[in-house]
Amino acid sequence: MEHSPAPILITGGAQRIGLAVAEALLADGHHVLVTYRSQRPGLATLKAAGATLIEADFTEQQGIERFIHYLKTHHDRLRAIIHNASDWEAESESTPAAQTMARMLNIHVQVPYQINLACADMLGADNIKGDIIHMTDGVQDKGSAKHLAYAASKAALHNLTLSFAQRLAPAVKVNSIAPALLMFNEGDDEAYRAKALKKSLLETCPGPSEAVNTVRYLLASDYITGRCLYLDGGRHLK
Ligand SMILES: NC(=O)C1=CN([C@@H]2O[C@H](COP(=O)(O)OP(=O)(O)OC[C@H]3O[C@@H](n4cnc5c(N)ncnc54)[C@H](OP(=O)(O)O)[C@@H]3O)[C@@H](O)[C@H]2O)C=CC1
Ligand SMILES: Nc1nc2c(c(=O)[nH]1)N=C([C@H](O)[C@@H](O)CO)CN2
Repeated sequence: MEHSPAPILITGGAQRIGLAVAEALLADGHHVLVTYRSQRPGLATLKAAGATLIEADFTEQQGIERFIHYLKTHHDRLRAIIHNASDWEAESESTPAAQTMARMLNIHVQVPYQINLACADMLGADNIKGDIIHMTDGVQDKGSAKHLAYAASKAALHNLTLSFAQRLAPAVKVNSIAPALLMFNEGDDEAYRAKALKKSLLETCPGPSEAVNTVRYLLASDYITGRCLYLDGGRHLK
């Protein structure tokens, strides 16, 4: 029986990099399932382009379980899962350290871990290798003096890449994409932007297209798994 192509799931796709990746995959002809937490202007664009929008707040365990139940009862196959949802939280005097670490581990480790375990059997159908892509961060290797829990959770997420690559082969490829600065945030002032640009050899902030290109490359590959692709302008050599 002919199936319609299996959809690609991307978490946290209502804005910025996730939105750009979802738009590109829709333009490539994929059916895309996009989770979102807050109402963002990009959602209207995605809906108009034919995306399936799924409201999902992963902050609490019940939100993760509710999403997994929805996914498993409304879909039977997936072409890929892109774990993009993330919170870039810095340590602060006003937030207990335990809360910061719990929140970082939840969104960057619990969510991908639980969704991958629950939905791995949905990937790799129709003799097409499935893909899991974890959006990590270059700080996974070197840490961060201002985002300690965030960096540790991204390192754990990359470790999940290594484990799931072994567990799910050969039907599913599992890889990390580790950006450094791809997009500024609205509140970043000129001084911050100038300082951040100087942190890489190429001294640029390329925008989400670098992540779009890399997702397309991984989806097209038949031989990359358990690897991390760094998008950092040569920051590691500065
Ligand atoms: N932007 C950059 O330069 C870099 C990005 N990265 C990584 O690339 C990925 C994309 O980055 P970017 O586009 O800036 O990401 P964002 O900071 O825009 O976050 C993406 C989305 O994640 C959602 N999200 C956060 N917490 C939760 C939650 N508890 N439940 C559900 N959704 C949640 C947010 O929802 P809401 O809209 O409700 O806030 C947001 O829309 C991330 O994994 C990031 O760590 C790594 C290095 C550099
Ligand atoms: N979820 C997010 N993670 C990260 C963001 C972001 O905006 N949201 N931004 C960065 C910075 O660009 C950093 O790489 C600059 O050095 C990191 N992670």
